[in-house]
Amino acid sequence: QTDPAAQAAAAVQRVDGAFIRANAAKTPDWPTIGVDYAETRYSRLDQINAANVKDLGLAWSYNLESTRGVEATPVVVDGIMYVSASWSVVHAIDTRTGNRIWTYDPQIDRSTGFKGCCDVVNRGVALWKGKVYVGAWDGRLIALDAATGKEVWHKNTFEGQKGSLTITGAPRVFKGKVIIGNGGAEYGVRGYITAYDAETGEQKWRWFSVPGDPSKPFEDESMKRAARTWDPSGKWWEAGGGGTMWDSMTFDAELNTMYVGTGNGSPWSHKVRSPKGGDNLYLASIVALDPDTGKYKWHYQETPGDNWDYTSTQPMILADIKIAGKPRKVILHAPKNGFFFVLDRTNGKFISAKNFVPVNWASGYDKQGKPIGIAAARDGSKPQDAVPGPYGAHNWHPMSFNPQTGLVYLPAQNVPVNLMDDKKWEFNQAGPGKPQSGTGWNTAKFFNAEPPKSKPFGRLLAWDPVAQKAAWSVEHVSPWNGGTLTTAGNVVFQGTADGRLVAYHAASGEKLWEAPTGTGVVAAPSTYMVDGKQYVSVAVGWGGVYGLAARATERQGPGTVYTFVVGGKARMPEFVAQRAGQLLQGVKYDPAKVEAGTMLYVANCVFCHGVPGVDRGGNIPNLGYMDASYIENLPNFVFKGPAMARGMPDFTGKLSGDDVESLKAFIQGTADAIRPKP
Ligand SMILES: O=C(O)c1cc(C(=O)O)c2c(n1)C(=O)C(=O)c1cc(C(=O)O)[nH]c1-2
Ligand SMILES: [Ca+2]
Repeated sequence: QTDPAAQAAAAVQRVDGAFIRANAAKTPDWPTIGVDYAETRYSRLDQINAANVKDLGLAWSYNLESTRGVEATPVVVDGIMYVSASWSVVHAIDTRTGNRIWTYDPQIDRSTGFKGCCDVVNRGVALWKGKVYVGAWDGRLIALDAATGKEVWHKNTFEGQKGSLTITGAPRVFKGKVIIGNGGAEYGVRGYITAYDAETGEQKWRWFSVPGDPSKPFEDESMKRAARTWDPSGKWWEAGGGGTMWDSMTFDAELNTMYVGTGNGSPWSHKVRSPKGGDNLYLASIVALDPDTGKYKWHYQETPGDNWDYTSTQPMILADIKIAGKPRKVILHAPKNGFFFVLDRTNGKFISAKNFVPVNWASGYDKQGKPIGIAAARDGSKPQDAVPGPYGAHNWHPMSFNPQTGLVYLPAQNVPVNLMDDKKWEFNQAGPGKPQSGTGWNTAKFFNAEPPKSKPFGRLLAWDPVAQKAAWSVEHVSPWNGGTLTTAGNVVFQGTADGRLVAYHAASGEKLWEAPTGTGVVAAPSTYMVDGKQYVSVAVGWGGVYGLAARATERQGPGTVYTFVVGGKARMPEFVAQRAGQLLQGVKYDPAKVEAGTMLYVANCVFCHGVPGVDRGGNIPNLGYMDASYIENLPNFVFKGPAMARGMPDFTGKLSGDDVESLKAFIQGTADAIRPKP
């Protein structure tokens, strides 16, 4: 009998750079959120494989006691798991039993939820030499004792900076320094990341991603060069500029280089931010830095003159692959802008880019790696769809790379959004009690000025980065699905918005297994060995920006960690069966109308009612959970219906009777598609 707390301490004590690099060879543990410094999310374990994954069953579930979004990948060393939930709460769990070792709640003031754009989420923790690091919503970088969960030190990473800053991302530890950025580019802030000594918390360096006030000395050469790509008449330094680094960081020890993805412009609108144009460095870029000093090495800008919240903070992967017969050290990246990038990570040179979803802002990239822009996409004089929209063709949901298949497993999507210029936008709007619109687009028109015309979808793409095309893909019922994990057992795991964890064959995409999770999954799973057995764990809790926009109130996304093992026999928590039993059942419909119904639903219904069967909770009913009689009577609700008294619009003259039949088909069809199979 070992004491789990003592075991936790001993396990994490061993985690340093040598440990993380050694682990990457066989991956028995999952010591960093992306499993290795390259963040491949590829496990070399194959005890669970394409042949036996169908026999996975629940080993245990663990209640995270949260109702908001859960985005963290569990990290595990020697069978001890560390995972964060909403409001930056950290849990240490003994994976042998599923029992709690400790929890740490940084006591975030719940009234500050509005400060971030995208839900009070946290993408995970970092481990290093006996400590667990979490970036808290309120800006504290906190070092915890791995054995007890007691605070060892904390630093206020927001000190000296202005604006509505929040931390949602996971810290990374490279060479004994903990590195953390933050969010806020929807609210007029200046992006930066800071490195602290992992042992003491002493600040080591800070790198800004956009220049400050040009009348003051620039922090370094990189800022001086960047300032030349901004038009001072836009006074970007007063509006903030943006470029927040709220998620992805990787490290190549051999090249002694770290890479960080930078965020969108603040405000979003390029012509408001920089009226005479300019690329606006280093927005929407991959930037290479010296991890010892924070000194800029090179950058590649994926979206020059960002205009649509096209962050490049999406998770990147470092891979060694053969292109045209030659081994290359590359970065694989699929940012919000809809193009899949392959870059040379030794020097930042562009290798290739190809759109992985439909896009309407650029027709491609030239040989130098410059986008061939489509001018109409920058015309904001009338409402038009941004494709991809600001939710991104791919958001923070991690992708994975399997060197056996050579494929990247990428959660792709389209969330249609219609935008136009905001004529009233002013950079000096911000002030106490006056939150600034950081978009510069007319947000009143954001959702419903004109119904968006682009098609919504959620899709698992198996992308070949050499051929730059999909090898296979799987359509989901909704956008906003979970991150992926891939293994040497030839399996890809992904959770879905409609509340399942699914396993696919890595080479063919054939579905091999699924389990209901009772709430939408947005995070990525991890896998590890304990006492000779391989486990797969995923932290679930519907949320993030899509969950937030579609449903404005506290939703039922019971935060839970599920752990699966071959032959597992534990019982699912009660709410899983409850949810399945409440799904809409029995409405007769014409399957040929589902497609038309999808478009009508997105244009007219989704931003109040959510995706049927997906995001339950809130004040407005999710139509995928109604009694069948309501949906059968849909025309009576849509045309001068009783809910008009509660604020529902009247669709008379806007929708036809046939349209309502299509809506019924979509609603019941979606509920049927996601009902857990016995
Ligand atoms: O510009 C920013 O600073 C910033 C921060 C964040 C964040 O910290 O979560 C998101 C975004 N932008 C963003 O554009 C976005 O789509 C997004 C989604 C999510 C999420 O957790 O679901 N966060 C963020
Ligand atoms: Ca953003």
